[in-house]
Amino acid sequence: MRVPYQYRMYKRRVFYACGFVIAISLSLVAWKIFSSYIDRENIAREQSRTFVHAIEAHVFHSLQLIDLSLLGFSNALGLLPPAEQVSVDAIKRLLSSNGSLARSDYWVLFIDANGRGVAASNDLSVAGTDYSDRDYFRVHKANGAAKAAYVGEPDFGRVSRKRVFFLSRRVEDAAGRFLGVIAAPIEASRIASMFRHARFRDDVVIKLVHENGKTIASAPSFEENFTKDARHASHRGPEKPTMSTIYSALVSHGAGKPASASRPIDGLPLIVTVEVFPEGNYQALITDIKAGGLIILVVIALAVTTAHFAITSVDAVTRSRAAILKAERDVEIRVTQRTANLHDANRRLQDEVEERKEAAERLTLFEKCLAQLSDMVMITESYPLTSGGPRIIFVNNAFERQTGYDSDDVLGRTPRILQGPRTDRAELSRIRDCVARHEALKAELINYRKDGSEYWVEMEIVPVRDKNGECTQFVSIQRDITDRKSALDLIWKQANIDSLTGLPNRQMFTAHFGHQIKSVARSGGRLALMFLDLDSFKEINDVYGHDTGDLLLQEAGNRLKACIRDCDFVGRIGGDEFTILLTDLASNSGIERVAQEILAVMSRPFQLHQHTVFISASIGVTLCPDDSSVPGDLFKNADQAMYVAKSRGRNQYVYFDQQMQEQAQTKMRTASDLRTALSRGEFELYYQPIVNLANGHVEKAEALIRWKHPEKGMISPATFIPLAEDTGTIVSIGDWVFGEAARTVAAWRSRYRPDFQVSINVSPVQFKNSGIPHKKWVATLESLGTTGDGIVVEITERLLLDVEDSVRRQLLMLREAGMKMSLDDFGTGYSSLSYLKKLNIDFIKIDQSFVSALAMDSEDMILCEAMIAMAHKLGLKVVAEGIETAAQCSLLRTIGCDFGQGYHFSKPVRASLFEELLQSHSALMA
Ligand SMILES: Nc1nc2c(ncn2[C@@H]2O[C@@H]3COP(=O)(O)O[C@H]4[C@@H](O)[C@H](n5cnc6c(=O)[nH]c(N)nc65)O[C@@H]4COP(=O)(O)O[C@H]3[C@H]2O)c(=O)[nH]1
Repeated sequence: MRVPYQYRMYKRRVFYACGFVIAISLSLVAWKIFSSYIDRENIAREQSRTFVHAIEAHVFHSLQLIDLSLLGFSNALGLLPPAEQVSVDAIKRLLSSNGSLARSDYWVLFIDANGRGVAASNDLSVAGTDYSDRDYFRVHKANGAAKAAYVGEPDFGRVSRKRVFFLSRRVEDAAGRFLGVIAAPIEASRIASMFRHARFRDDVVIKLVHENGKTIASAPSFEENFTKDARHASHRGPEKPTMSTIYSALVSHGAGKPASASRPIDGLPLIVTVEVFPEGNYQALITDIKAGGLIILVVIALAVTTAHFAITSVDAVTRSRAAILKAERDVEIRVTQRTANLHDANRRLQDEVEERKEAAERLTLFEKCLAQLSDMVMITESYPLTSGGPRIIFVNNAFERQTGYDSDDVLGRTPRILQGPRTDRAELSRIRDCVARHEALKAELINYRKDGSEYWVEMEIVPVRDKNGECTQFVSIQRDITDRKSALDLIWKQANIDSLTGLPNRQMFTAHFGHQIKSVARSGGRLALMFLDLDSFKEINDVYGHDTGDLLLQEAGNRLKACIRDCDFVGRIGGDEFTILLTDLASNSGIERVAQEILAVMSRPFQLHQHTVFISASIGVTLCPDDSSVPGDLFKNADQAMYVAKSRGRNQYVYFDQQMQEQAQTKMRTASDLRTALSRGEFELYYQPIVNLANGHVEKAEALIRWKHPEKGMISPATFIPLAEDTGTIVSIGDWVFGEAARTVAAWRSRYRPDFQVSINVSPVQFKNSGIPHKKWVATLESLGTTGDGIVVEITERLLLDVEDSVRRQLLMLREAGMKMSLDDFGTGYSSLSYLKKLNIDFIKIDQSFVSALAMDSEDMILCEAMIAMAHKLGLKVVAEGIETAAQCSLLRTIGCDFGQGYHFSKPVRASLFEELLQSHSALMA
């Protein structure tokens, strides 16, 4: 509310008047306090003036009496006859004569012209005492003209030792000559005592001061003040009281300044001072100030009350007026607002009509859109949340198309009709919770069509709220994501599942294995990892084809799954290798039971297409944490154990042990040494004679490599050739062997037999990758000036099993270069006779396992005979290996074996030794 100008002016005037009254009151009170203080000061000053007069008169009178006495003595002494004037006795008598002393409260002494004491009026012995330094003596001696009395400075008496001051007179003879000084030592204490008694109040100070300033007598504090300089106080004139003296009096809490008065004593160098402290002036001042303060407070209170009353009464009037004005204005505003509201309401009404029209149009449009939408739309009520959930009140065309339900089928029913056995219960429960809280949500679920088929749906459920925020319906927009799910499923499967067997692949198995190891580390359990390799799988694959091989793997996988519990895990990690993870193990017996069962099921016949196939499995087992807790190490352990199982004859399981690891490490070190062995010249070719059994001539030799390890000594090729194959060093070794053998055969051909042949072992690995360096070998032969037929290439049946076009091509190229082919270890594998023909094999070498137990009519004899007959039929020559006895040799010769090789003839020997053999030309036939 705005305050009117007049009212503001009025208020200001009231404030001024109030301030004026208070200021006047303050001035009056201050003036009154000041004048009272001055009055009291004046009274005190007057008192001091009156009093000093009285005291001065009293002191003067007392001294005047003594002076009269002194004057008498002075005159008397001057009149003494000259002889007596120097007589001590005469003077003593004069001074002590009763008539001469009017009073007895002082005594006199005579000092001669030289300042020496002559005699005293009492018993004191002053004769000879030196007074020449006393001021009064010097004054009288010097001032012959002035014969007045003189008062000397106060001091302690030379003889009496009392506080005294001297009233004295000059003594002259009749001729005016200075005879000495008559002095009366007056005890100052007597004067002080008189002052003490004369004081009418305790705060009155009376002093008798010598003109040189020294205090003679004072009351109070006589003894302290005696001879002290009193000039400052005694000569200070009375001060006129001012405000500052009042202030001083206040701040000094009453000490104040006294009213002082002083008077010189007529004719004597003495001053009397009286100081009177204004009686109770300080207390009176305080009382005045308190009274004044009270008066001022009362005045202020009255002024403020009056002003307040004056203002509030006017305020009330002003407020009433303002309220009336405001009320008038409010009425005016309300009228204006009402009018505006009416206008607004009218406009809103029009807007609403418009909006409703638009909304109706929009609704029609929405309905059309919803119906046409490719996404399924389902609208339900918002309740009840129990007994099957809210009822469906709307579904669109897409919903009908996708689910196969007509709207009549679903309206009034609950969305539960869409759920089925594979619908995720946890997800449903989450949906129910969100719906209960009236929250929007997204979910993915498997739903079921009317015909029972399932489909994946991605849905978004949104609550619809009325204008009060209450949830009235739920709109569910759903999209069929079956294809997307299937694609994701496929990707997941491709990444994690072996497509052939449906078992977890290496990646998934490894991940699961890692989790299990961690879980065991936490819970303290135990795991067993099994590595399983199907024995002879490669052969079956090659013999029966890949389709059959695949079928075998699938069936093997199924059999493995059947052997393990739900908590165990089986995977295929590649080729014919399977891994089995056994968890929750109480003891090793569980592992053994599973391993034995696996071996048993694997050795049962497999019916693959029209073939019945028999295989076995080799299993390596390692334990976690017993052997290790590092996944990589455990895989390696199981792998090593599996190889041991294989080397021990297959179809068995072997636990990993530390020794295997050491062997593996030794193997690794050997493999590493192998890489440098060639460059260090650690290899040497030994030669074993191959003898023509018909004539006993050494017509051929087999080159057999030897490795002279600098630390381990001679290492057998049976040990390091597989290693060289694994590491690939066999390629360069094989190359070196060829070069050495070619040089040797070239030399021996030229020296001993032009048809001499040297067989070299060629590993299947040499045929892999870039293959045999055919051109290089041919070039070597050419450089040696020899033909290819001096070299017989020994291949194993293993190579034939692996036979691929590239291998066949390489073999043909070697043949084209003139080299001969020999099939080693014949009879031990799956050699197919058709290959012998196709690859133009020249020799077969009957494996020594047939020869070692050779006896007349034995099975081996029959087999050997059959092999020889078959080879001869195919136009091939036969070499029998491992002939150790003459009997074996004889039997083989009997059945038509062409060539023989074995310790019976000679062990493999150095080239130099072999040469000696050739030189001797001796027949080696027994
Ligand atoms: N018990 C017995 N053994 C006899 C008798 N006569 C010969 N032997 C041995 O039988 C093996 C014959 O060679 P292999 O079957 O080709 O078997 C060879 C061959 O497969 C491989 N090998 C040797 N040298 C080479 C080579 O230069 N390259 C390749 N790739 N492999 C080689 O190493 C294998 C073993 O060679 P070695 O230890 O030299 O063993 C030789 C030889 O010393 C006998 O009467 N009784």
